[in-house]
Amino acid sequence: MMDLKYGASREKPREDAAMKRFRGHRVGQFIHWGLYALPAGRWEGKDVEFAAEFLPRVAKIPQHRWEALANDFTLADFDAERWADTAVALGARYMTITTKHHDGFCLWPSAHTDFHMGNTPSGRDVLGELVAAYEARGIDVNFYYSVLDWRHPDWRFTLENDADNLAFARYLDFAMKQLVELAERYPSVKGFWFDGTWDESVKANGWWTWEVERMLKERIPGVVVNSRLRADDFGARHVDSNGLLMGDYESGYERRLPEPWDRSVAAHDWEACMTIPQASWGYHQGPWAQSTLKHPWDVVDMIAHCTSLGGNFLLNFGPRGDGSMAPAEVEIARTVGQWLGVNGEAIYGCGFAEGWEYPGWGYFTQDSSTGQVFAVVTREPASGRIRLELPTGMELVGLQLLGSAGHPFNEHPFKRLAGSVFEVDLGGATSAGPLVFALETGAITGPVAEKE
Ligand SMILES: C[C@@H]1N[C@@H](c2nc3ccccc3[nH]2)[C@H](O)[C@@H]1O
Repeated sequence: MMDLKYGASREKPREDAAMKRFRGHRVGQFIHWGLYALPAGRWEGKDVEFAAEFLPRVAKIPQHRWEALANDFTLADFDAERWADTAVALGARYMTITTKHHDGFCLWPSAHTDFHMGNTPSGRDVLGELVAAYEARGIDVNFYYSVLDWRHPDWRFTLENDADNLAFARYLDFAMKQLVELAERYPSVKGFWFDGTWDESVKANGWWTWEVERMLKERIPGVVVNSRLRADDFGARHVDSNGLLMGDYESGYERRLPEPWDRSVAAHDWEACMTIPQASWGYHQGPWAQSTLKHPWDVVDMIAHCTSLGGNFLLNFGPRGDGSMAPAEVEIARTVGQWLGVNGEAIYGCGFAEGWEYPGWGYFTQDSSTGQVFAVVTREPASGRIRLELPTGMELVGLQLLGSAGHPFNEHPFKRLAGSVFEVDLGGATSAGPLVFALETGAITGPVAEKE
């Protein structure tokens, strides 16, 4: 093991109450909102693909024209209560909001820049309103902060000379001041989600990333920080040069989940973040985005996939320029939330089911407190029958379709194929969306007929 000054601060996952709470949430609402929601992927009458929050870069918009958008950021239809209601409808237990994205615009009245909410027509403290509304509903708030800042004069992608080093040192000082400001203004925040840390300039300053994590945890005990912030003494990111995870959970899964399903992922805490359109985080009004919205059952599959490997799933919403949520995204939230309302006991507080193999037709999840195992069937076989392979030595005693107490299905016969392998005919099981069964199991106590 190398002796690292700025490496991982622990070898094992955190087991304190704040981390257990974050781990048990399983479902979060990501929100990307800023000036980019105004053009919404369209500039000078042309749709620009792959460019909602990336529009100023892709469309090469002059800085002064981008900054002028602040004058149109009136928040005419922004209502933090309505946003929080969407999180409740989704069944989200936490929310992560972009306090400052790559363009440098701040959703709070920062004392360290002029590019913030205070210099917009309404002057409203968006972060303050959101923290109040979400916490009133018992939903934890986390802050996304982009270290990458396209606007700040001292930002550098690389450090070529002393002048660059001096400038970037000024930038890191500015960013640290903003992070102290966020921690002081909003001390109830439960986590920080860092982004924009892949450039050489940041990787050469692992000490700063270590200092940021230390400062936040000193000011907000229990606060949760993602691995994406961190670089070590040698510029290694997420995982230090000794192979240990930095930060409190792995956050490299951006618009992707662990594929193929791999039990090794369950060794540490992690989170996947996902867009509802194919690739747009900020609201994009064009057909490129709006014709690619995910189906609610795809979202349910992703939630169960993450839970089955001990990870959280952070589903992104891109509110429109006036502050209203996009109706199509709200509808998806409602449908997923209704499914969670019936089947959430297989997700919330659940994780990897030790000893259960990946079944192919969905996922096994296990309640971390009770040990109850669930089967989440997201890809029903054409035969209508699923093969249930239990850990060796166990047998299936019964199964209960969630949300259907007393339903005839629950007396449904199933058959042993061999040893700990059973087959369940799903016929007669009805549910809105993927089926979930609570499995009643026991140890095989006597000889069993081996049929296959
Ligand atoms: C969570 C996501 N991370 C940002 C991002 N910036 C990128 C720059 C290069 C490649 C991928 C990126 N993703 C996206 O804008 C979104 O905020």
